[in-house]
Amino acid sequence: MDYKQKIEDLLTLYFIMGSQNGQGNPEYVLQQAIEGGITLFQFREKGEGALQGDEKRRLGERLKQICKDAGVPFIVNDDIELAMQLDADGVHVGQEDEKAAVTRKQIGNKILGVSTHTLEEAHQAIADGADYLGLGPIFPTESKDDIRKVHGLDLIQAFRRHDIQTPIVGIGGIMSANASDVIQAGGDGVSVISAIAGAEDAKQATVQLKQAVRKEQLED
Ligand SMILES: C=C1C=NC(C(F)(F)F)=NC1=N
Ligand SMILES: [Mg+2]
Repeated sequence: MDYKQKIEDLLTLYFIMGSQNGQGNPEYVLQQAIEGGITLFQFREKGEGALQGDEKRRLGERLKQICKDAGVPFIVNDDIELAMQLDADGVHVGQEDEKAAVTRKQIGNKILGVSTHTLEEAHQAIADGADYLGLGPIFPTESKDDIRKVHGLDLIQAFRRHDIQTPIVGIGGIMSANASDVIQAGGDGVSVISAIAGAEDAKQATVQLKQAVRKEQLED
């Protein structure tokens, strides 16, 4: 899939969800998030009670179709084989996953996102061909079970001060009230799980998040 939009534009409001996030039906929540204006979606089926095998693939197929119908690129977390089966638009990998350089070879020119927590991880990811870096957790988060030191906004600033130009998206505890801080610190966008998947009204939550990010981007 060729992109009319640049990666940093796609990162503006990056929704991440799996069957274990939020109480709603994942397909309905994704549809609401798309109507609310998300710019990128990641299927992250992980943790307690996550779907496996055929069930996971079937949910992935349904969510990908919803994204395709709306022209929102579809990213798969960790599971490269599933990403290739679904012909996803890209993958996101962490430091504990396969080496990003190996993943880059497997996926060709699909989007490659890498989670990074230090400058050397960032430089390695860029050398390995990452299209964007996921930085976090920015704020205390309820979605990630392993409590990693909260890196905060200073890490985004440090990356930019060390002249890292690669698109950066913040993750971890981001909501409407603090989303602009991420952009102000030098992030290209924000990624959220609970702020949308756990909201009473996912569409309204998305609209508010989008407004918060766009307002700050215009001020930069
Ligand atoms: C652990 C993760 C960290 N960052 C990101 C993203 F926001 F996409 F960069 N996704 C993940 N699954
Ligand atoms: Mg991972």
